[in-house]
Amino acid sequence: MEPVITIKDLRMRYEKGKEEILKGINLQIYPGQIIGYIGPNGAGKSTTVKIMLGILDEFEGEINIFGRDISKDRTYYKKKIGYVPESAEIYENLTAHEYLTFLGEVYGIKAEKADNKAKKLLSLFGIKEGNYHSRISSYSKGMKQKLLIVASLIHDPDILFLDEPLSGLDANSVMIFKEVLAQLAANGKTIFYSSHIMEVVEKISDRILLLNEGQIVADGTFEELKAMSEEGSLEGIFNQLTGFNKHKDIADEFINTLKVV
Ligand SMILES: Nc1ncnc2c1ncn2[C@@H]1O[C@H](COP(=O)(O)OP(=O)(O)OP(=O)(O)O)[C@@H](O)[C@H]1O
Repeated sequence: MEPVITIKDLRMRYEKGKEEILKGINLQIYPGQIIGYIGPNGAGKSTTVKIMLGILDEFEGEINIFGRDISKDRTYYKKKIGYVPESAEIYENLTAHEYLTFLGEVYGIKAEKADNKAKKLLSLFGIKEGNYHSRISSYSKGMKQKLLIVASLIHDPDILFLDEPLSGLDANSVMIFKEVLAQLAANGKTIFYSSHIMEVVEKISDRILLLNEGQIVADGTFEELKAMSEEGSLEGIFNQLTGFNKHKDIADEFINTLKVV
């Protein structure tokens, strides 16, 4: 099977002369994989994703998506990818109906078709037609998250980049969305799933990538990662591979500092 994404020696620094944020990443990602992309705050996960999305272009190395170099052809692949950002600037004055039909049209879907699809997808997520026609500014956090998820999928992308996608979703919606992801992957879609919620990453991922200080320090299934470490949970593996064993000492110091007034 041909990889859907190939990354060769990816390096990135935000400012000249400053330290590299990404220090030589090499990866091949295949269709139908759910990739759990994890790592400590500041490891470089969002930077990698933004480079693949074409938002950042000052990188070194080579990235091929659908077999073509994204530096040479910057637009062709964007119709085939979807993105749920960790926090988004949505056009809050628009209604969901206006926003999603506009977005659908940007992707070349006819307004009526985008409208029907958006309305149906949101209703499956528990957002009623009345709310579909209200301004996004009136939405709760979870409703906005559902809107972002639907917006990322409206054009039926082949690759989906998700950053903490479950944020704010209620338990029922989480179950629906996890099942949707499993079915998308079974249909050959590729899902890049960034999250700090280790229990979820452990359960849904076919392959886990752990990024630490700009380098991939583990790459395998949860079972493979477990076999290389002494730990039984992904949280334990994460701590071991990032060399972290001080949570108790730090919490003690935190509490002691709080007591000083
Ligand atoms: N626009 C920017 N300008 C300068 N430095 C940046 C910029 N964006 C990110 N960085 C730096 O790059 C490093 C990696 O950041 P990045 O957002 O990719 O990490 P992350 O792994 O996604 O973290 P988190 O888990 O907190 O979301 C951090 O040190 C951050 O300060």
